[in-house]
Amino acid sequence: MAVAAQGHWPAPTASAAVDADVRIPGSKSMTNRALILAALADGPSQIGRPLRARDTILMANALRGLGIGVVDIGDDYGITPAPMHGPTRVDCGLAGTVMRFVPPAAALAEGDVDFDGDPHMRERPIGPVLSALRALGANIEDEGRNGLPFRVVGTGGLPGGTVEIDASGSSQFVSALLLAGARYDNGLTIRHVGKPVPSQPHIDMTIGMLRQRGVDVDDSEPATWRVANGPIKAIDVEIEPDLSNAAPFLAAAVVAGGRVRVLGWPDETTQPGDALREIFSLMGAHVRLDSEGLTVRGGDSIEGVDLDLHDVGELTPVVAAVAACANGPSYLRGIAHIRGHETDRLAAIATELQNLGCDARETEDGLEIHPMPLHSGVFRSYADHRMAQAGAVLGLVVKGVEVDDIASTSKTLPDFVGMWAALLGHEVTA
Ligand SMILES: O=C(O)C1=C[C@@H](OP(=O)(O)O)[C@@H](O)[C@H](O)C1
Ligand SMILES: C=C(OP(=O)(O)O)C(=O)O
Repeated sequence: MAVAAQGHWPAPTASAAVDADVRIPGSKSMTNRALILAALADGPSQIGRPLRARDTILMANALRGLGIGVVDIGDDYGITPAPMHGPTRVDCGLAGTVMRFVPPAAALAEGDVDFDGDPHMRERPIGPVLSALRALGANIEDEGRNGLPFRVVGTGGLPGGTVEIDASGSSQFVSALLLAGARYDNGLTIRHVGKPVPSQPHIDMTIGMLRQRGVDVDDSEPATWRVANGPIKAIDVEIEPDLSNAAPFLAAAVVAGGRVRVLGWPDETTQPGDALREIFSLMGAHVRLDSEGLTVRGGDSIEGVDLDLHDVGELTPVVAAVAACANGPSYLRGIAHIRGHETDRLAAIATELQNLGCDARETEDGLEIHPMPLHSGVFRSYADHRMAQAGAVLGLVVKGVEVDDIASTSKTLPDFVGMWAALLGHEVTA
């Protein structure tokens, strides 16, 4: 095996078609919503099969810092709500869900709550949430930055009311406010003004989880959401497997051939990862969902695709990696907003695919990928878990791919390397 540069991960190639059953840990998006909602609920509750990864640990720590009881019950979380208070510091890391979901809850606390995160987190958008919170009566100090670092100066409650927001940059702006809105004195009405909001399934996930807890949410009017003031019922929940994190494993069957089955795939879900069934079918794979899980078998060829990924932007890096292995060009559209993800994903994907020899270009709202014979090289992850996953997928079929920072996968999958080795029937090598 070639020796990788210091700290780089030599992505294993698939020496044969893959044949594996994979169990994927819990959904990041559902775990972090469940944690916030349990913290704001009217009694103690338990979260079963939560994701335990950097993003969710940061969320649990943020809530603990605010005075909420968050304890381990075996692998589950036990949450005991309490009146929230500062002073405390919230480390957002690189977790959009922590930076966006915690401030609207922290506005209900008494005292100062300081927010900061990884260096790149200061570049990720949060301004519309801070402006909305101010309009709803919160006091936020940020020296005019409208971004990290900032301080929420809580007084123990928030009047709430009606607010206008441009959520075209991230659906999380809407989810964040909705998650806490029932606890505001006058409830909350959000009107979105601007280009369409991305990631609709994630908004549906927020609304579904609120309704599950007895919250009255009205989303009958386009681009408007109303949450009535009232209690958030404490309920015990089980978190679904993270279907977006299933993407690289299923992609392995598409690019290397063979079959991968992700166990416990839900029949019905609000997770955007469910779109992988359609996406990989369009790319020529055979996809079957049954009571055991979702099985993807590689097809005779990998087809180029023309896809609008506006609703499922977080799938882009892995879909782009598969597209780079296709027998024709692909056009990925509707994803200008992913420039504000863990890194500027459009720039990062185009650059890293080019470095391996692919003709990949950024467009105004997406990517154009013209497959070419690929060669060895370093695939940089830019601290982005899904970029690292994309590099691993390419490494299956391109010899000598090194991912510079495979540890970035720990944002949502702490044992990615071990799971990848198991997928290939290998010993763990990093
Ligand atoms: O609410 C959530 O849990 C998420 C919403 C989406 O954000 P954007 O709307 O910013 O893409 C998604 O990409 C992110 O991974 C998770
Ligand atoms: C965009 C993502 O994450 P975040 O929750 O940090 O926004 C992602 O996981 O693809």
